[in-house]
Amino acid sequence: MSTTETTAPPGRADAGVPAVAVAGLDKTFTTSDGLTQALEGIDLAVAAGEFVSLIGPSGCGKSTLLRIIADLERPTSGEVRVFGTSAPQARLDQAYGIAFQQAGLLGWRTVAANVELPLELHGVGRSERRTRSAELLDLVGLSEFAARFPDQLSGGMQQRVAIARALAERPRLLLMDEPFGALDEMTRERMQTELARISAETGAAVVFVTHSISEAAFLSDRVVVMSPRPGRVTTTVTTGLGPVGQRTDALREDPRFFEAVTAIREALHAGSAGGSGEAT
Ligand SMILES: Nc1ncnc2c1ncn2[C@@H]1O[C@H](COP(=O)(O)OP(=O)(O)OP(=O)(O)O)[C@@H](O)[C@H]1O
Repeated sequence: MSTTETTAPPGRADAGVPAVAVAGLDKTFTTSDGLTQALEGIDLAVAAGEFVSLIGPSGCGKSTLLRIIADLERPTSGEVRVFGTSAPQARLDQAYGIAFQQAGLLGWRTVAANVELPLELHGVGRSERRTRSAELLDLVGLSEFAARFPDQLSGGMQQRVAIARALAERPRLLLMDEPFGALDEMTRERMQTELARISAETGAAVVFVTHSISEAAFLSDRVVVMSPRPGRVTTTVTTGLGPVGQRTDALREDPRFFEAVTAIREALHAGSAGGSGEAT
């Protein structure tokens, strides 16, 4: 059964150091038009191995929060820890892999060479790279396509390559910003099922930005609902749908899934009431 809380709970007590710990985070952008406060007072803890989605109205700061965790933006104030280290240190340690809406593959490199790129950049030898890319392409079901080029693959297959590349260095954390946003609904559902399996197999924690209520419900242990800008955490919905590895297509017909979808939808509407952002 899904439950809602009005504040983000701490990481599971037995899980040790959280994958992500954000405390009192604010972000204000300075532009030629003045100041834009994107995030206000964000507290968020993601346990090791936990799957957490961020959902909220357009412009509420979901991507900004993800980019701050990834050290691609600096917070204005507040603290971010990734497995107990600072965000810049976690970036140096390659503690996380990233996947965005656009797969961002290099068109002149084969699928295998794209997956191997992070390993190559970090000096991993050729035979180890080959072994690892073969393992990863097997994991994402693309072994037969290792020698193809990205433009010979469908959008869903390209995203699978991007996920394989993000996993190349065995990160314990995956940061994903609408990775399936550009895919058709059928492909998107297939990719969600694949990602549930992959995240269970790798044991990586995932922070996942999405606009889709059903996607958030299907994949997540917890869904963090944000208010219109400046983004604050208004509610956290615990989906209560069991281990992510057991989320198969049958779950989409399960009353517990509909309950989680309803809980997220209600939290989004409650959080957006009176706000200025568009409803998601
Ligand atoms: N580099 C930047 N400079 C100035 N303002 C920015 C910058 N990046 C984001 N913003 C502003 O911060 C706010 C939050 O943007 P962000 O992209 O994080 O929202 P989002 O919730 O991910 O939106 P969407 O759901 O539409 O992708 C927006 O008002 C945006 O215009």
